[in-house]
Amino acid sequence: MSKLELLPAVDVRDGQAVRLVHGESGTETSYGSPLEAALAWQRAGAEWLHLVDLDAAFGTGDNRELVREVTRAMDIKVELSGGIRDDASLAAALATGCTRVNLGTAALETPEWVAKVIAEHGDRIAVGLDVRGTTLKGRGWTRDGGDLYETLARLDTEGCARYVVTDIAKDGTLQGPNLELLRNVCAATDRPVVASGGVSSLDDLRAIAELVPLGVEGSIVGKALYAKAFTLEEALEAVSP
Ligand SMILES: O=C(O)c1ccccc1NCC(=O)[C@H](O)[C@H](O)COP(=O)(O)O
Repeated sequence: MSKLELLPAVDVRDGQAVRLVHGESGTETSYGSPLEAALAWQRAGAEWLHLVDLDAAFGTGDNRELVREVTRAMDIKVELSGGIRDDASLAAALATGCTRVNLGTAALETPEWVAKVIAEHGDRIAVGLDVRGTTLKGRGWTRDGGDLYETLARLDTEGCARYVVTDIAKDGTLQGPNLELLRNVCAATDRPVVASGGVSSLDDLRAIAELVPLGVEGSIVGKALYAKAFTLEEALEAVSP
């Protein structure tokens, strides 16, 4: 069986690595230097880093220089997320040398542009499907953006390479992933799915790893690592086949 990829998360707000609850601005817990956090995950054996510019996502500025510094310091693959919505922000993100970017709001608000950049950049573009129930959320997860399955069908037709699926109700809560949502999305698309939000234990990761045959390729892990529910080394061991 293929192994589940793990993507430890570094979410950046105002220059600090933070975790939010339900992705809500104002719920930050700070964990210090984003570069130190990213280097720690790399030293622990991560093959991927999930790096989010929360200020860019919320429209409260950006951490573009810092994100570039962190990405350039990594020897591992980097997925960049947060506020990538137009040619300038996409060019800046891709120029960091990241492996791929994650588009969220743009996929809801400017679908023609997203179809164009998918055609241009192929699997360097993933789309984040961030949902409450089956309603997609954009603009830092604050604004309704349509139906999950209608949007998924459209993006499939446009050739989207992969989806990062977050149940916002679970994100940053340590309440476990929404396995039913992941199963439903996998049933609706033949593209790989990266799970995000809610991982709390090694058993959660093992449960997500059971969905690899259905199309789940990876899992983002944030809060659980910062809260020391387990180490990244333990997590990597738990999901190795
Ligand atoms: O990714 C975004 O663009 C984003 C926008 C607004 C709020 C949060 C956002 N991302 C959060 C993440 O990607 C988390 O790092 C990830 O879901 C980890 O969740 P958890 O394991 O529950 O801490």
